[in-house]
Amino acid sequence: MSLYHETADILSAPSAGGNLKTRLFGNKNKRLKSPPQQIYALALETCKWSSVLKEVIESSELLRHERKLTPVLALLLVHDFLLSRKGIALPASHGLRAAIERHKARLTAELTRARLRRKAASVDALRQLITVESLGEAGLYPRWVRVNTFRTTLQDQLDTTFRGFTQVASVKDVTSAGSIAHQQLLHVDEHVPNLLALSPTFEITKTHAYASGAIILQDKASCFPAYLLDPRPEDGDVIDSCSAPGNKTTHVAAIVKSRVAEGDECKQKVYAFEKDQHRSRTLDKMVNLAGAHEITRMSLGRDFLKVDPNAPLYQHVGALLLDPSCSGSGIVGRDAMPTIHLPEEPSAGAAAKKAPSQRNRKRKREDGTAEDQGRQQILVDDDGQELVISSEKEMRIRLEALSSFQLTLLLHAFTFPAARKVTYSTCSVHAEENEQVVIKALQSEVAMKRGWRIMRRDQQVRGMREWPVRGSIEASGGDQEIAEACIRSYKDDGRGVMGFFVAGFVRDAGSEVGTDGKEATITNGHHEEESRREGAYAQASSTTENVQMKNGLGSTTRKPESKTALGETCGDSDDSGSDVDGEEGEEWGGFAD
Ligand SMILES: C[S@@+](CC[C@H](N)C(=O)[O-])C[C@H]1O[C@@H](n2cnc3c(N)ncnc32)[C@H](O)[C@@H]1O
Repeated sequence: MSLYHETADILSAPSAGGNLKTRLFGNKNKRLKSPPQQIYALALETCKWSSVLKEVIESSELLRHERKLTPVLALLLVHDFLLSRKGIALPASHGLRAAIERHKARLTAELTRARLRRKAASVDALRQLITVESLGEAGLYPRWVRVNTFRTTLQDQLDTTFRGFTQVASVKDVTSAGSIAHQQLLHVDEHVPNLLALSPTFEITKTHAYASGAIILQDKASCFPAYLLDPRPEDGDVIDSCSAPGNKTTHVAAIVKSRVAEGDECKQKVYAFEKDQHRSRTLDKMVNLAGAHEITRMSLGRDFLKVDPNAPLYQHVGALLLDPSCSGSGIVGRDAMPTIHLPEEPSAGAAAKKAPSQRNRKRKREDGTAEDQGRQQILVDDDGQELVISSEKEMRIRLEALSSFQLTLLLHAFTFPAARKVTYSTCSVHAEENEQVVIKALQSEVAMKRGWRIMRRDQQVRGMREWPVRGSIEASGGDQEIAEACIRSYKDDGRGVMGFFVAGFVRDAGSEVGTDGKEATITNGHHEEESRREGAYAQASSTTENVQMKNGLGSTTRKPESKTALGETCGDSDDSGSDVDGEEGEEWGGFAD
């Protein structure tokens, strides 16, 4: 009994209760008797099917015959009765189960009618139609997949995992209405190497390539930072300062590795920091599954701000990637609260008996324009949980706090003595977290002293130079060069990507003075010191409290797992589709950022 009542409670929470994950996993105090995964799957699938189930319930007059059922409870039970392989998860003698099963003939007949009205030849065909319909906003976005060159090649994947796909000329073709229900389409991205846009309905989490880490779900925009950083052998070691879940860490490591001639040893290292212990576990799993552990040194649970830039271990770090926590305002709503279509109650008299809040709720969810929602803005935290902001003032305070933290991180990155390149990115659309952080960083004392400049558009890698959406001139204080240098994307402009921002910073060798007064340099021979640095690394590890350092090279017994828990999101909210993939603790999913 708890499963259906608990799921009904979750679905009936007020609109400010956040998305399904927040409602279910966010409230740690709430004691649930049923497994949260089961509630999540039932709620999601029922919402997905609710437009059909509403018709079935109304036409069969179930609520008129069974007065004890509420509209939500009826949806959940009828869903399991008609569509779940195991049927209703209650004993045969249970009252709720009996209340549905005594209408078996009528319910089944009404499902057939609903299917025929949609011109679906079978329940499977209906299922496909429903999947497309339920994607909502997410249907406008392809499934972005990065081919992980640690494990495979683009051509290999085109020849195997995507053999049955039809290649199309643009992202718009991939998501165009009508085609997505019937065919699997694919577009090879023209800006970022090894990136594919796939039909939004494709169940990528069921592929072997996904389970084995050969392909990674990652939004196109989330691939910009590592690609823009463009780490080359002469850049020395690389730092990813804010790493979990690890999409950009594994991407930057793949680029580093791709520049090593076959048979040669990769001498560069990628140092990955992640402050949060829980998210560190995800990072660890993702790095291993992606096969990036050989060149990635993870500092799990370690605050990047506490890293000493002058430590011998980091003296050859020439490139840093900074992708700090942000407001998440650019994230595409795959994770939004799904729409639920509630059946009408049988008569006005009966409806009046029900709590008015339930009727209001229906109106709110179906048109999505509830008055209170109009005033609220939702921010998404690093764990994909929603934070409801209800006033302009609250929003301003939140953005100020975020941008000050982001600037602090960026200025810390500027202090690494051998650093020549830094990328700064957010999945936010707010200028406060983007161009304004860039401007403040360029005007900072450390930038002036060390000669940091913006990486101009004409200095960027081809795909980023050619990407047409650039920063705001107004937010860049009227400086056209800075605005041009900044790379943006907007989630609703038809390009099929999330809202994102990235800017690069560069400086020349010889333009900086180290804190010790000496100039730091990177030479191609710097890795001769490798063993000395490994010693320093181990020492740093053992002296740092509450810090767990991992050296993938030493983990000879570690094998990629076919499935790892990756419930966290970080901008890449891509993998939380309505097919219950990517749900908490289920699968590894490169939350496309
Ligand atoms: C936007 S997410 C990073 C997403 C990641 N780059 C990816 O693409 O998969 C920000 C991450 O930074 C971590 N973080 C925040 N402050 C940090 C700090 N001072 N040091 C290290 N990690 C930090 C957060 O815990 C969070 O996991």
